[in-house]
Amino acid sequence: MTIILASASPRRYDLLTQVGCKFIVMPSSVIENNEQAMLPHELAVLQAKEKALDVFSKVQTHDVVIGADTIVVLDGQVYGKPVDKNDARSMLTSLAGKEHQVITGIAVVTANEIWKDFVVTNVRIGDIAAAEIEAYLTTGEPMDKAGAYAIQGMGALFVESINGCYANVVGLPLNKLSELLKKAGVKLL
Ligand SMILES: Cc1cn([C@H]2C[C@H](O)[C@@H](COP(=O)(O)OP(=O)(O)OP(=O)(O)O)O2)c(=O)[nH]c1=O
Repeated sequence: MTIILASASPRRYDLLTQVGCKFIVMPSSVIENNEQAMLPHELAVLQAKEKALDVFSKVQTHDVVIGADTIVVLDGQVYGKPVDKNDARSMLTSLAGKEHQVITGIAVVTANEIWKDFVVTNVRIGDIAAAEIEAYLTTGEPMDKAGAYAIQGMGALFVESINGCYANVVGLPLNKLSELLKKAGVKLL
């Protein structure tokens, strides 16, 4: 049995490595679509499941595949990764001075079953000056991050407070993942 992380995200790789998991990486070829008409948490779970199932179809049946999808939700509106700098600027401008939710859906797929769940973390972003947004955009950091910021990077300068799982914001809720892995018969400790 091999544990496979169905993700191209270096953050997810780092988080899973942090907890001593021995795994390999196989990114999925799923194209995300955050415009689908469903509740934000359902969307995150669906996309996590699609990523995990896509990779599961290419591996051995006794393997265990982990998929995840992180979205930012502000007043019911879903923000994925920005498509360009303008999109990133508009996301950061909207997030400033408000609280939003970061939702990560996760799915653990085995031959017998699909375990799936999601975690919500509340994040409050403080006021951000327009010049700070411009400076942050030039770092390039926002471009591959849901909501156009990275709490684990310079984006931390904007985060006033968080309520909930930190790893969830970075892209992989480790406590919830451990719960699902245990159900799938995988113990990390
Ligand atoms: C909010 C936030 C998101 N992110 C990242 C985590 C995810 O990599 C990314 C959200 O995009 P995802 O679509 O969830 O993942 P991905 O495209 O990077 O990788 P894959 O689909 O192959 O698994 O945003 C941070 O790194 N820090 C943050 O503070």
